[in-house]
Amino acid sequence: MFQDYHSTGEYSQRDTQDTKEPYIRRRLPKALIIGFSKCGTSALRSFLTIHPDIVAPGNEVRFFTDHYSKGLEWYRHQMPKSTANQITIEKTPGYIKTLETLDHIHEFNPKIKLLVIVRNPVTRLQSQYAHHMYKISVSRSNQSIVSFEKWLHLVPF
Ligand SMILES: Nc1ncnc2c1ncn2[C@@H]1O[C@H](COP(=O)(O)OS(=O)(=O)O)[C@@H](OP(=O)(O)O)[C@H]1O
Repeated sequence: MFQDYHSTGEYSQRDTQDTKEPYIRRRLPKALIIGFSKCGTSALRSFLTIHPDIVAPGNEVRFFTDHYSKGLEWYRHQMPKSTANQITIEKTPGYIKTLETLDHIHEFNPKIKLLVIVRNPVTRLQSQYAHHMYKISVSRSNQSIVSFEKWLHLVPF
């Protein structure tokens, strides 16, 4: 599906070989932070983008999960502008959740670098619970605040 795009677009010779002149444009990611959620993925993105040669969008693009049908040109337009020497990365922790999504990523670029960060599963879950309850408390949802123990039985994993 992506072969034509790659041969004419993102990974063109100009992109990879012409490093003398800065050529500023939006580029597809060469590395993805794919998970796990609540394990410090935002911090990892922030730490990596301190490096001047790494750029990333500030939001979760969710291309391989929610916007796959929009195509690679849409995905590229979500990326910040970069020079040929910079590496674009993207962080969407939900990418690690299903095999279908991982297949999409593999089809996009089988050599892409995947970054996975893990955490003690109990504290990770407590973080997810706190985030979920916070969202309920600030929204007009008719869901109510429940205890951690009750939430464990309600939440879909
Ligand atoms: N450096 C470092 N080390 C350990 N833990 C850290 C670090 N930076 C952020 N955090 C904690 O990671 C939690 C947020 O994770 P994510 O950014 O992956 O959340 S999200 O999935 O993008 O919503 C969130 O956890 P909780 O505070 O327990 O909710 C952050 O505090």
